[in-house]
Amino acid sequence: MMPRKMFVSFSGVDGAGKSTQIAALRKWLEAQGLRVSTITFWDNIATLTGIREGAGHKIFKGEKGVGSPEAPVNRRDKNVQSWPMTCVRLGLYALDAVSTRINVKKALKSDADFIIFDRYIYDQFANMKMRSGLIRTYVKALMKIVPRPDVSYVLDADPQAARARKPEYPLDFIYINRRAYLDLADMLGGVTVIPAGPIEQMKAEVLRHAFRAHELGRDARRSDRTGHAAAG
Ligand SMILES: Cc1cn([C@H]2C[C@H](O)[C@@H](COP(=O)(O)OP(=O)(O)O)O2)c(=O)[nH]c1=O
Repeated sequence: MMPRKMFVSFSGVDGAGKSTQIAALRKWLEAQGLRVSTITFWDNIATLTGIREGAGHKIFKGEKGVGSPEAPVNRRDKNVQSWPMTCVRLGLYALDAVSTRINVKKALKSDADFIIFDRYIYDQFANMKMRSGLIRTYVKALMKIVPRPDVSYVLDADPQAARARKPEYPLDFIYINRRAYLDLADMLGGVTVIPAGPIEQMKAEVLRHAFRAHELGRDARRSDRTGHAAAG
């Protein structure tokens, strides 16, 4: 059977376990003989990242880098949720949506069989107040141009545990951020929320969904072919 090209995305609050799950999925796929490519959203798809990081640092006096339990940092970027900042985001995320579309198409033309996105446009949207009607309308509009991954994973996490692993943002922001991911998943549908749990349990869930999506894709191809045969 020819492997079908698939792409999945991993989203969730910092410290939810994205890197851990991506590494595990990658290892498993490679053991099946698949060529896997990982694309980091912030480094490869988000637009104007240099300016965006600089603004978080200069305007909001935030610290840079990833915190560790021994050396927490106090970042001020996505946790700034003022209305002026939201307006800037509305513009930037529209550019990110276009960039996502272009980069997904490019990735699907590469020689990889399976593409894993480390974060996706969902992680940008989750920085906004998903309860606002205006924001919801905006997000739905942008999703019309953003390709939907075969599986869009949202790794759920207990905010306290996640913050203990990666102390970069205040705990209240992580609560709001987690809620926004779940609201987004509800609103968009077709998002796979992996409940917080032990790493091994989450790995099993991640694999199960990837496998299921692969099977569904194969069935779709099969009926596609049957359709063509009937027409020809
Ligand atoms: C999810 C999780 C992570 N970790 C560790 C692994 C990493 O060193 C660190 C952060 O996890 P990581 O996978 O890097 O999270 P993310 O990519 O979503 O920010 O915490 C645990 O010890 N237990 C867990 O349940």
